[in-house]
Amino acid sequence: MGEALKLLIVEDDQGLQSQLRWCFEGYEVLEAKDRSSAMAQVRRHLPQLVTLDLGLPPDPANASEGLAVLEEILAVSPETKVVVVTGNDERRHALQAVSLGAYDFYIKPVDADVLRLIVDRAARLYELEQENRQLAQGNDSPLNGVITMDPGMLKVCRMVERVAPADATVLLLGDSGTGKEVLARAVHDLSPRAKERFVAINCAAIPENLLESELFGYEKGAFTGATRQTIGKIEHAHKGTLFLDEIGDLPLSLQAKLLRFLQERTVERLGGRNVIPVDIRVIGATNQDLGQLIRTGDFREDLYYRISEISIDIPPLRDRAGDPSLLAHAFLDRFAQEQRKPRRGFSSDALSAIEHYDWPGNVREMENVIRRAVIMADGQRITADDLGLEPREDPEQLIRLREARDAAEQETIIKAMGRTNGNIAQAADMLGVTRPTLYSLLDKYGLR
Ligand SMILES: Nc1ncnc2c1ncn2[C@@H]1O[C@H](COP(=O)(O)OP(=O)(O)OP(=O)(O)O)[C@@H](O)[C@H]1O
Repeated sequence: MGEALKLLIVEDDQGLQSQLRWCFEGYEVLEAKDRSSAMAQVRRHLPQLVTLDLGLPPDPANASEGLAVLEEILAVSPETKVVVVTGNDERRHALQAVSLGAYDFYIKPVDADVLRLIVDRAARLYELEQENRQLAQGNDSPLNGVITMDPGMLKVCRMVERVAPADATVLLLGDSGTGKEVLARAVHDLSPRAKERFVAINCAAIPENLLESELFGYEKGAFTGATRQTIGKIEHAHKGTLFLDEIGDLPLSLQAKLLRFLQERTVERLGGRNVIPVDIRVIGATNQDLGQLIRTGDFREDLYYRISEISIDIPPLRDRAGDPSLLAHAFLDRFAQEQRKPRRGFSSDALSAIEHYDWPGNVREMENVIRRAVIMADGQRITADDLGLEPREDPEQLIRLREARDAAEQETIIKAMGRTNGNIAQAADMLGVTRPTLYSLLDKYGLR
């Protein structure tokens, strides 16, 4: 169970107020007796649920004040479920309230059990809607596994979506750790091959002589140690997708073999005589400058054209606007949860350092830095020092923001004081703060 939902009871009849209070065990009950106290409670607590007596002072015989409160509540907190309570002869007001957005109505005299039932149902609906909102936010991510808000990176995501359904070869170009494998998987997942295998092989990590048998497989006895028939990655990916990471590191001899495969779409296992047709989509990735490798004769131009029917440039993390802190927060949450550590935030020098650091290792480096900090740091907030980054203040930006905030705060307080003719209690209610807070704000701005 999460936290108790907040229920605000707006009722001017003191007796009824305390009677209702007792029948809502399990909720955090708040009370108000008129429009201004109701709105103060709404602003301060944003209750998920409200029961609202439509007959409020100054005109309890009429529903106008109650309906005005309803509209004001829904303007401040549109998700709040409001149940209006009204007298027996005021059905039409109840209907009017529902048409204004109230969740339901209830006609007096009050039967606590029935009212509780209605409120419980409203609570269930609120929670369901909340869950849906969260799900919808989750689905907002541009591509599965990709966190970004940078326009350049979003373009990359759109491009992945567009090329995925086709069978064209895709070449992903980007520095190490920029998410090439994540994007290759996204291409596969969005393609008609999604239900088949995604087979990845890192061409730089395997010595040349092994790489050939890894890719093409071998028959029993093909070489010393080949004790049984083994199929290669290409065949293994049949009907699915083969991801050739670090394709720029593929030795020239294998480049020729790969090119032949791409032209003929068949493989022969090492030491074998059979020609085996294989249906795969190929995605390549590299952080090397293939143009340069072609010029120096280290990469075949004809292979380059085969594998780059579509080529996608992935920007480095330092060029993605806003992404460093967005990713940092996402990783902080993820690792805190994994390590069962309390959720902490970043200090402002940490965020500034994150924004200014160059991130040569890109997203992978960010992941490592945050993971380590979550394990090692023990303060309230994670600092630049915990991250092992140079602390940075961005004084100009901080001051501008603070100045803007102060100016807006001061103006709002002056307005509230003016409107209430200097009545501290009313002004505090209007602003949704406590009286002591308002006093200290008045002191801060010399308004007392
Ligand atoms: N935009 C992103 N949002 C969230 N996580 C990401 C993002 N980009 C990369 N990652 C994560 O960063 C790590 C590195 O990504 P990935 O392995 O795809 O990079 P790469 O470019 O293939 O690296 P390399 O060139 O070193 O093979 C992975 O753990 C991946 O999940």
